[in-house]
Amino acid sequence: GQQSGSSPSLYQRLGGQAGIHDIVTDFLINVADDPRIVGYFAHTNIDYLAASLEQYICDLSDGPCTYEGPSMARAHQHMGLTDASFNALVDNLQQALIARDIDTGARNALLGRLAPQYNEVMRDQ
Ligand code: HEM
Repeated sequence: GQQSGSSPSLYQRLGGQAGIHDIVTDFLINVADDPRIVGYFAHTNIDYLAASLEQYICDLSDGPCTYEGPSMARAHQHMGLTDASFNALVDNLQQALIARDIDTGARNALLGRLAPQYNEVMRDQ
């Protein structure tokens, strides 16, 4: 949901829709170059994933979007995800945020909202 008031929302601190688009693009380039996890994405439609991730992050950061995709448990079921792969993915996102000059506070705020999804993502491995 969208935030009212004068302090910038996390969505705004990430650069709004254009900023999130660029972050997701960099993130997926990092993933494509990461031998630790690229295999998980071998059969994924990357254009669809990019659009879904943009919507997810927009929603999570209090932007004007509603994520309409599957639950995190369903989206990742039976992939064989491990703690190491989870950490590698977070690492790729962190590098994308740094490359796009997102400040430390906003980076940590986004990662802090993603961390609680760990249990859902890992539920059906
Ligand atoms: C906080 C952690 C994570 C979040 C918030 C997240 C979020 C998402 C979202 C929103 C989608 C799109 C779902 C859809 O629209 O169908 C997705 C798909 C996907 N995720 Fe994640 N993810 C996380 C962790 C991971 C990890 C650790 C991996 C592997 C290393 C991973 C691999 C994938 C793959 C391969 C897909 C595409 C599945 C397909 O082709 O249908 N995700 N994720």
